[in-house]
Amino acid sequence: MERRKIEIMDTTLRDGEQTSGVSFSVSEKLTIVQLLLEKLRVDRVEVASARVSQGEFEAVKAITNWATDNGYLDRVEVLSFVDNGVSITWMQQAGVNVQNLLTKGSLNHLTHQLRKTPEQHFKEIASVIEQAAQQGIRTNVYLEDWSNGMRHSPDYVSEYLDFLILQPIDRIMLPDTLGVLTPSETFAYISALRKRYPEIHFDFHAHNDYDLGTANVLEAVKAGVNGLHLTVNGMGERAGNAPLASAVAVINDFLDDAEIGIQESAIYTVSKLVENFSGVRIPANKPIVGDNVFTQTAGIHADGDNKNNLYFNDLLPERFGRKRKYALGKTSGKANIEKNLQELGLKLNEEDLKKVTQRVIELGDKKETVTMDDLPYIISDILTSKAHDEKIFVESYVLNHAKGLRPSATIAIRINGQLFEEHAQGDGQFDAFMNALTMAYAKNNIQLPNLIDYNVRIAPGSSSDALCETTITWKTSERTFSTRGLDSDQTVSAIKATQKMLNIVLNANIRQETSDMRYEVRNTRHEM
Ligand SMILES: CC(C)C(=O)C(=O)O
Repeated sequence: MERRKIEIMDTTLRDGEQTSGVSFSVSEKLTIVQLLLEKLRVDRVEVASARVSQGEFEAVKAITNWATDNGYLDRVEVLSFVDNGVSITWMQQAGVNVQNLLTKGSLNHLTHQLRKTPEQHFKEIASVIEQAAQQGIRTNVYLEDWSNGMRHSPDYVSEYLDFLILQPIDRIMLPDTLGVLTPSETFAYISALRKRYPEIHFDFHAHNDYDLGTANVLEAVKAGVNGLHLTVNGMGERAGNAPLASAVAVINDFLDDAEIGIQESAIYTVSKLVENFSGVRIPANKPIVGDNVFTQTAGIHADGDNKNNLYFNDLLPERFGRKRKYALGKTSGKANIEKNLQELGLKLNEEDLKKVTQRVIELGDKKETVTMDDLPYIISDILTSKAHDEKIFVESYVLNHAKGLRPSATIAIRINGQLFEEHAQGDGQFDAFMNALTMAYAKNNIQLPNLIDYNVRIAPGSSSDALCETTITWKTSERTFSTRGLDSDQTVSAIKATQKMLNIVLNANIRQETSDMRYEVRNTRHEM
């Protein structure tokens, strides 16, 4: 089947920049344009509105200079206005070759905003198109509020289109300015225009107010539009525009007769770049580009992936430069853990795997997910805590940290079955905890080792809810050794490391006592 080429016009730098609070710098705009055209391979880019500001002028100039040197100038477009040629002068000075002329696509807007008759409006439009042509600037025409125009003033839309098709223009753009269309209306309105004007290039511009942007884009292509306006991450006025990533995926996966030239593998890089430059975070559940969308959380899904790919769908993360992840948390189960271990190149025996799974579930109960990067820490924590059985156990503690007061700790600790409760202050919560501990040990005539180093790490790239690994180095008169604790709370991880130390020291003392006893027995024997 022959495929229809659908042009993708990216308007992240024009409509996308109309996202509340967003303003791209000159160099950010240039970098985004370069990525859009060279890596993502969109067909055209709309980079600004004419006349907006001096900064905008400089950005457009930088872009047109680069585009001229690299053969992209005819693919760089600017939104312009019916303003007696002021926009045209601005664009000409900025080196722009293509204007997207904003006109009225509904009688309501024309009458109440411009307060003009259709005849007056059409006359001014014809004049702007002509002036532009004289300056070598080509024209696409936008019919603002077209969707409401189709609903409430279809005769005006027809009259206007009958006029427009006689003008020397390249494309007509049909916007759903307020994002009010349903998919079936989109299909019906565009099909009707397609039938009436079979030769005209129509673009469709969806807004996402009802979250129907992608669905409407799909219907618009089915109904025969030639091009789509999209934005990276769905940025744009109010609820934004149809997001480029989703639109590309639905066209590629659901329409056999349509073809687009977008490099899917560049989508994620461009999304992240725009996220960084705009400061607008991509929601974690945003299709294709959100952090969580290729992460299987339920163990049953990971298990199914191992069994004949039961949970397969066409949206493979690799298409978009991403990877499938298996979350670790209370619902993850053994299959998820095994998938992560495979990825890390680790293998555990059944018993250790069970322990790690149990620990992940416990941690998952405290914090939502544990990442793959946390896993080596958890494993080493579990494997090292096997080394000794715990005769000393910190049963409970209260740590206090309040502004203007010295930190304090109250602890209840079981030493060889006997419970000691102590309260102490310190320079920090952990220091207070250690002071209370020292008091309990003094009652048992045991000296604690000296703390000589204290190191806290979180897994690389984690956020503030990450697991903390605290490694403490201790020194006794005989030796230096380190213990490690792991928890989502930093002080708790230090306390866990300390409890391990207490048991190691106790075991060493027991071994020492046993060997002293043996020595005495041997000596006695000798004496005998
Ligand atoms: C500027 C116009 C074309 C617009 O973004 C819209 O109508 O949605």
